Amino acid sequence: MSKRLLEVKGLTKAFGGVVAVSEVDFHLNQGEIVAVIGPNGAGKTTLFNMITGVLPPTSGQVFFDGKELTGKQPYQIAEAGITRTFQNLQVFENMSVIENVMTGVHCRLKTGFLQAGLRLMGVKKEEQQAFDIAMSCLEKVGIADLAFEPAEVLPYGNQRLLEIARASASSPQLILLDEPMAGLNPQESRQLVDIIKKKREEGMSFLFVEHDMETVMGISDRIVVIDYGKKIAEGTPAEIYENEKVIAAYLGTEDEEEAI
Ligand SMILES: Nc1ncnc2c1ncn2[C@@H]1O[C@H](COP(=O)(O)OP(=O)(O)OP(=O)(O)O)[C@@H](O)[C@H]1O
Repeated sequence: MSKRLLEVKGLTKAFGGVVAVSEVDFHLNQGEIVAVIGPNGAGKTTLFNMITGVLPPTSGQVFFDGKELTGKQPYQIAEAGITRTFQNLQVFENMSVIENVMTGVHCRLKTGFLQAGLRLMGVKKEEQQAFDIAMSCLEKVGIADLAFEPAEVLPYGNQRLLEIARASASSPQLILLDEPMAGLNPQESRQLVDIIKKKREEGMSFLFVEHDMETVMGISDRIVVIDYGKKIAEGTPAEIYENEKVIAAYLGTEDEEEAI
């Protein structure tokens, strides 16, 4: 049986009186692709922000690879082996494409700033190593030919691929993707799906938030459904497709309409 990589227990986030995420439990096994879906405002991004240390949870716990990560800083979570992409693109526009990816590599290489001053030789070697790793990440997403372009001139779809390359540059065990298909045309979406599948074959795991149901149903091993901050269902794509609570959450039910 595959290893349980990520475990979220009773995760809750309240913003004043608004409980954005309430007592959410789920897990992800190594090598799995798990989707988190739910209507707008359901709490998906807040859940991601708690897992990646952007927001401290109000209560609950996050375990990764057997260690508790609850309340840790984003850099500690990245060091533990989780990276992410954002709903709104976050590329460093004033850097070249390869420099963007090299920022992702640096979190796995050893030389720190102090050592950098003391061991210039080591730094040079590591810079070369970082460059080589970054280039191979760009090759895997198919944009190595754009390595020396300023990131800001890349079309939107390529900037998304750049984010994926940077997120995979530190060889994380798990990548969180927040709406990876948003703004992509059908051909770019298919390309991204292929990249995700290939990376999974290499042993990478993915947790992703996505509104595009074709992608969700097509690549997820399991789906977690959130509505008004609460988990309302979890299962395979086939199970979720037929789940009445899920259908009601997306379409509304007569009961709900009567209650309003
Ligand atoms: N920093 C914040 N302060 C106050 N309320 C917030 C904050 N962030 C999110 N919320 C609220 O928490 C709820 C969940 O928001 P969240 O962005 O996590 O939902 P989502 O499922 O990611 O939505 P979408 O699909 O539209 O991106 C919403 O009601 C939102 O208004």
